[in-house]
Amino acid sequence: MNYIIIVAGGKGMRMGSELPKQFIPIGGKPVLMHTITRFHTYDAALQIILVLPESQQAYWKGLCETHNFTIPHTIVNGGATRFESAKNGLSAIPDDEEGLVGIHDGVRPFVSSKVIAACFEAAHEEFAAIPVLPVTDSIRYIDAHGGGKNVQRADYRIVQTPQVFDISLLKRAYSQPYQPHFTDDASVVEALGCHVSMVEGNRENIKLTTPFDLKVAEILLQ
Ligand SMILES: Nc1ccn([C@@H]2O[C@H](COP(=O)(O)OP(=O)(O)OP(=O)(O)O)[C@@H](O)[C@H]2O)c(=O)n1
Ligand SMILES: C[C@](O)(CO)[C@H](O)COP(=O)(O)O
Repeated sequence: MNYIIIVAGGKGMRMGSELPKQFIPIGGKPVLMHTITRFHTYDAALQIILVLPESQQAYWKGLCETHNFTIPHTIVNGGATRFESAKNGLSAIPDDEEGLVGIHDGVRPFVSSKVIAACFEAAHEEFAAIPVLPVTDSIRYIDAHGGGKNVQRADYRIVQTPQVFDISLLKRAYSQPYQPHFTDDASVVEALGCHVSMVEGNRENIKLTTPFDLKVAEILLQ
């Protein structure tokens, strides 16, 4: 069986909104409903696990009733870090389960079906796959003294989600102790020494991080 874990356990400090950013309405509907719908539209058989802080779960259930949102999903408690939230989501999958599991940021509501499909297909072949984009601006390395130096942007990629893995591989990866450089799931899997394959992401698949991103989101929905 295949799963998608949607992590929405963060604090949204950079958004600075009283309403947690995953609940902010865009196009009249909470961000999280757009995100979940993308995966259900891709494959209605995909098992959806939603990671939310315990304190927000009653509010979310109320929103689902208000919006008549009926896509089936299992709710799991969030953790103090994204690593912990992802690990909690994984614990909802039986240890002997075979198949693939994706981890997706709840606040990336514009991932395309094409990218979801490409990630699952590549992970089926290579055990681990993530969507990436080329860098379009110039990039500078900043040294310890604040000095800057141009680096070759062709050497870098911007990383998105969903990041999709063989279930037993990801469970093994998440049994490692947390390290501060674990900024995504690929970094956790690479710490095992495993290769992570890359597929092309979609440019609209932005992470709603600051109030500016909400303005972009409304435009993308037009
Ligand atoms: N303890 C955490 C931290 C983050 N996330 C999730 O990871 C995704 C990417 O994180 P980000 O956008 O940085 O969210 P926040 O950590 O909430 O934002 P900030 O750093 O501004 O507080 C989000 O869907 C967020 O809810 C999570 O599930 N649990
Ligand atoms: C997982 C991620 O969205 C990939 O780009 C990103 O690493 C999340 O980082 P954040 O520190 O939670 O913003």
